[in-house]
Amino acid sequence: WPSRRKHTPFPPGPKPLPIVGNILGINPGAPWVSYTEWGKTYGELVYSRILNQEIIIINSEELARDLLERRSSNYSDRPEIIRMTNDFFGWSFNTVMIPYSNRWRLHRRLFHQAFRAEAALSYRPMQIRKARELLVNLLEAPVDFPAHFKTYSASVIMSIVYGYEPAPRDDPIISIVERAVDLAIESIRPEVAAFLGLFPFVRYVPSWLPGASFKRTALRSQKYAGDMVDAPFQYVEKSMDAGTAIPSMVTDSLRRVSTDDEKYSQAVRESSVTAFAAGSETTASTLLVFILAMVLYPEVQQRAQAELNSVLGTDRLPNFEDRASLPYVEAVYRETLRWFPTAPLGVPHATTNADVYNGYFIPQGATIITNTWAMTRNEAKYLSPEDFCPERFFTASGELNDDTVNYAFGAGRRICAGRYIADASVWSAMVSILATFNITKCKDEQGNELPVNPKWVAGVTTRPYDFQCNFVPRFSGLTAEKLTQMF
Ligand code: HEM
Repeated sequence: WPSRRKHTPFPPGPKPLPIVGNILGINPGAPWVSYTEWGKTYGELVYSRILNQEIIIINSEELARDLLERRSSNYSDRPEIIRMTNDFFGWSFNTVMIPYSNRWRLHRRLFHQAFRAEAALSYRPMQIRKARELLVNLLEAPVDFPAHFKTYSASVIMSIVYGYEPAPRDDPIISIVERAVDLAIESIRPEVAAFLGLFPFVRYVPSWLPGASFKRTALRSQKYAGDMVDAPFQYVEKSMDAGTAIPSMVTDSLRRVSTDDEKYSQAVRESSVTAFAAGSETTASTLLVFILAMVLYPEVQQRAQAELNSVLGTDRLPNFEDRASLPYVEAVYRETLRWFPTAPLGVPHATTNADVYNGYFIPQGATIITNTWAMTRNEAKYLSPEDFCPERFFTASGELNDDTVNYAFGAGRRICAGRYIADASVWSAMVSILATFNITKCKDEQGNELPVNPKWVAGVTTRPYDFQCNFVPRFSGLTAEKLTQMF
C-alpha cells in the first residue's frame, strides 16, 4: 500500500501548517463543530493533521457504515496515542481503549453475556424501580437533579455488574469510583495525549522534577484507578464467599470459568469496572440534555404528557409494557439523542492497515473520527437541525419512522457495548419524570421567568453545564409517601 500513496491522494482537507498541522483551525470548546464545518467545505471524508497525528474524519452515516461496518476488520483498533495516555494515567483496564486484539475480544464476550439485547430485558423491572426512586429524590431535593441522575445511572450499572445496591448518598464504593473517573476526565484530554505523543519520553521523568506536576497527577490517577478496579470486585468476592452474593455480571462470569484462570478473572475485573466508567456519566449526561430540552421546549413537554395521560390516566406510573403505545415519547427520546449527542465525536477508531477508499488513501494507524455531530446536523435528513423537534421522527402518515439514531452509540465492532441498557435507563427515567413533574424555568421575585442559556462542557463526552429549573409535581399534594403508593 505505501507505494500506492504516490499516486493516491489523501482525502481533501484543510491545508496544514508546518509542525502544528491543523490544530489552530479547531475550536477547542467544540471541535465537533469545526469538523462539521470542514465537512461542508471538503466533503464527508476529510483528512487533517494535528501535530504528528494523521486524522480522518467521517462526516456521514453512509460513510461510517462503509468503513466501520463493511471494512470493520481494518477499522476497529484504537489510536496508539490515546491508548498510551490511558495507560499512563492507570486506565489500561479500560475496554473502550484496549487494542483490537484477543484481550479485547474476551472483554467484549463478557459484555455480550451481560449486556446483549435479550439479557437487557431482564433488567427492566430493576430499571423501573430505580427510576421511581429517582422520582422520590427529585420530589425531595429538586435542585440536586444532576446528582440524582448520576446516582440513578450509577446504581443501575452497579446492580447489573456487581449486584450492589449503593446508598443514595455518600456511598463508599461509588465515592472511590467517582474520584477516579473525575480525575481521569480532568487529565486524559486530547491535548495531553498529543503532548505525550510528541514527547513520549516525558512519561519517564521523575515525579519530583520541577514542572513534572502532570507526572504526579498520573501517579495519583494510577492509584485511584487501581482502587476503583479492586473495591467493587472485592465486595463481590466477599459476598460470594459468604454465600450472600446477588447474581450479577461478575458472579455469572466467575462461576462460568474456574477463577484460577488469572487472565480470565482479570478480564472480568476490568470489563466490569469499564461498564461503570463508560456507562454512568454518559447516561446521566443524556438525562441532563433531556431536561434542558423540556425546559426550552414546553410545548413538546405538554404534548408528551398529553400522550401519557391518554394511555395511563392519572393514577399509575408508566412501565415498559406501555412503551409501544407512547410513540411521541419515543420520538422525544430519539430527539434527545440527536439534538445534543453526549459523545459528539464518538470514540476514535484507528486503522490496522493502510486502505484506499473511493480513490483516497487512508494511512495505517490513522485516527478515525466518527463525527456523530455532523450526522445529527445533516440538513438533507433533519430540517432545522438546531431545533428540538420530535415530530421529525414521524412519517407523513403519522407512524414512527425507522431512524432510531443508533449512530449516537458508534458503529462497527466497537459499537457501544451497553447500548440496550443505556436505552432502557434513559427511557425509563424520562417517561417517569414526564408522568410526574412539569419541568419549568425558575422565576425571579417579580415572577418573570429566568432565561436558560445552555453552555456545554468540552471533552470526549459533553453535557450542559449546570442550569436551574423547577420540578413541579403534576398531581396536587404529591408527597413521597403518595408517590411510593403509585409504584
Ligand atoms: C446514553 C448513554 C451512552 C452513550 C451515548 C454511549 C455512547 C458510546 C459511544 C459513542 C461509544 C464508542 C463506539 C465506537 O467506538 O464506535 C461507546 C463505547 C462503549 N460503551 Fe457506551 N454509551 C452509553 C452508555 C453505555 C453504558 C450504559 C455502558 C455499560 C456497559 C457502555 C459501555 C460502553 C463500552 C464498554 C464501550 C467500548 C466498546 C469497545 O471499545 O469495544 N456505554 N459508547
